[in-house]
Amino acid sequence: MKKQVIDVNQITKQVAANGKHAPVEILHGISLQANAGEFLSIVGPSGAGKSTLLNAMSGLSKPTSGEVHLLGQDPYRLRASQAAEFRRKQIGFIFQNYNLIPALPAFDNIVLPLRLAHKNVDRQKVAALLKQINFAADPSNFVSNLSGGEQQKVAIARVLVANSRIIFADEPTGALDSISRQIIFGLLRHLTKQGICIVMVTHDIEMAAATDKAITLRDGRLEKVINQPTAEALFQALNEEGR
Ligand SMILES: Nc1ncnc2c1ncn2[C@@H]1O[C@H](COP(=O)(O)OP(=O)(O)OP(=O)(O)O)[C@@H](O)[C@H]1O
Repeated sequence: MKKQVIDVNQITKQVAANGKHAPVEILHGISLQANAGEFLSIVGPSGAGKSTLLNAMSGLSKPTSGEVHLLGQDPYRLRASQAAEFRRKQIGFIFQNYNLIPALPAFDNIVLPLRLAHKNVDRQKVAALLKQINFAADPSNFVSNLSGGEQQKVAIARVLVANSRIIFADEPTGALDSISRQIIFGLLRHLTKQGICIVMVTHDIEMAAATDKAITLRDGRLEKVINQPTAEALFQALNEEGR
């Protein structure tokens, strides 16, 4: 039987609008589950709430109501230090804005999770991984001197070396050329074969069509769950929503 690793139950998210009015609800009662080894994509128009959902379900931004369990733990009930350790050991993130440390070289950014977890840094393994993802820059360069696509590769490499059990990715290949995008998707796919669960927000229908399950969002509501999605089924679902 498949092991459930994500359980999101009826979550809502309200935010203060300009500090004046009553809070605005931007996620309305979303429930979803995912298993170990499953590749989930979240699609929908701009402003549908995809990043808000990803942040709420990954333990980064507490929902206003509802519950989130990751690997059986409610991340919002952990003390700050426990939550930080849980994230460091079990959860990987690829953020839309990369979330790298500009004052550190690319290499140090990549191995930071390993150093924080007091794990050995295998330089050859990191070098092989960088070669695999076509990282052409010098890893001793500060990330602030890298292009957007190179920074995105550093953020991806950081997750790939960290051995997380769940990876949350917000537009992980948005800044990449099509060859790099294919390579990185292939590497993420390979991780799911090893039992890692990946949840990816994307505008790329072709890539979403290569995941195991796609969730369509619109106006903060979950519209459809499409198992083994095809590009046609996704285009149709997104167009139907627009009517
Ligand atoms: N802190 C906030 N305060 C006010 N409004 C917010 C806040 N965070 C998000 N929103 C609004 O909630 C809606 C959903 O935003 P979100 O970034 O989750 O959408 P998205 O589907 O990820 O969009 P995109 O595809 O453009 O990245 C948007 O209308 C956004 O303006």
